[in-house]
Amino acid sequence: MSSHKLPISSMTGEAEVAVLAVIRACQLTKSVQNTLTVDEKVTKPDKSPVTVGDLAAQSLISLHLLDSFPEDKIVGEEDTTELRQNNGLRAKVVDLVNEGFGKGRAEAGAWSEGKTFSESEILSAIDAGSDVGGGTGRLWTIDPIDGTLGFLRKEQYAVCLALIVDGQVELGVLACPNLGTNSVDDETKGVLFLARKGEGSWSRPIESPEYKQLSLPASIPSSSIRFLESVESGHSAHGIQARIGALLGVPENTSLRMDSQAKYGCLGRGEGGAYLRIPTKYMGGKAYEEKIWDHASGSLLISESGGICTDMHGEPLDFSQGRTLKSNDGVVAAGRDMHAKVLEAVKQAVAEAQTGKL
Ligand SMILES: Nc1ncnc2c1ncn2[C@@H]1O[C@H](COP(=O)(O)OS(=O)(=O)O)[C@@H](OP(=O)(O)O)[C@H]1O
Ligand SMILES: [Mg+2]
Ligand SMILES: [Mg+2]
Ligand SMILES: [Mg+2]
Repeated sequence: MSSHKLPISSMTGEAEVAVLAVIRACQLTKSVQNTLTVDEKVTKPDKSPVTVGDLAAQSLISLHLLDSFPEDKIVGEEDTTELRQNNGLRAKVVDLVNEGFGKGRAEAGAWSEGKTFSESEILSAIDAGSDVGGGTGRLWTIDPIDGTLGFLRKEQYAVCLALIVDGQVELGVLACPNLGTNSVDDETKGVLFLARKGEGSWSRPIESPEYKQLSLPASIPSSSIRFLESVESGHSAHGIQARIGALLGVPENTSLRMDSQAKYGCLGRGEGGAYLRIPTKYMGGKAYEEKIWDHASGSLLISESGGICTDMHGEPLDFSQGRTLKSNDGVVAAGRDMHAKVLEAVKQAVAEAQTGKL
């Protein structure tokens, strides 16, 4: 495959495959989102939803990786437990994956265009993502639909793929079919973000390979901050985050709430000023370990845009611990100077919550 359109100088082969796979998965998931009803979801054992879109997109992306990098490990969010016992769901997934290979024509040398895969190849590709992860060797992590709840609401979601080598995120791709191409309010939708460790970060329209370098201001005035936070109140502690805003002098009720790693994309291109993910356990909720596929691409995007992305205590996110970020607690991301100020406010707001002052 030719790599002349990519803005990076190393790992171009990996980036080319990753971008093509993610673009095809965006086209697949978009066509599913246009027709899917809220009832067409399956509830996983952890009570979270999964759809034909998540399963087909994971298979499609994995098939690209298995062909190009057969030695690499894959950590994907989804598995085939439900698919193997649900004939209707399985048939839909097989059709969607094969249709997906007719897509992505705008990309140079689209691999396997028009090829069809058998049911067993499609299922095995999903299960290839069951690796336990860890800190040695090359590992791809896939979130085929990040923000499935947003996807079902016809709102924001992201298709995410990252390459982790010896525990360090080296390459991150993150595409948001429903996000404004240049800004949240842009009427033209569909943006792909790409980050390469040590080289920088870029965005481009999903539909055309025109890359634009990103940069995140070191700091912005408090009056202009709009926190990037989850839509779901069960995913981050909105009450504590509001207090952090008050401590920093951020105007009330201005948060940009959106599902998925689209939040990191917005921050990386200079919108919002800070991403907050304070665990709900600080407000009496259940403990939760963040998953590596929910943060790998986004955290690299922030650091390569000139910002800082750590956990809520200022510790680096540690992607070498397996399928989860088990040694971390929450996430805080912001511009280079802003980050320390946000961490201070986090400390104070969490202390207040823990002593019942909130
Ligand atoms: N309890 C809890 N706490 C924190 N995070 C959780 C929790 N449960 C789920 N998840 C993960 O959140 C992912 C999407 O979350 P976001 O916060 O980005 O979006 S939103 O909450 O849907 O608005 C979501 O990703 P997807 O499953 O890919 O949608 C989950 O991995
Ligand atoms: Mg996710
Ligand atoms: Mg997901
Ligand atoms: Mg999920």
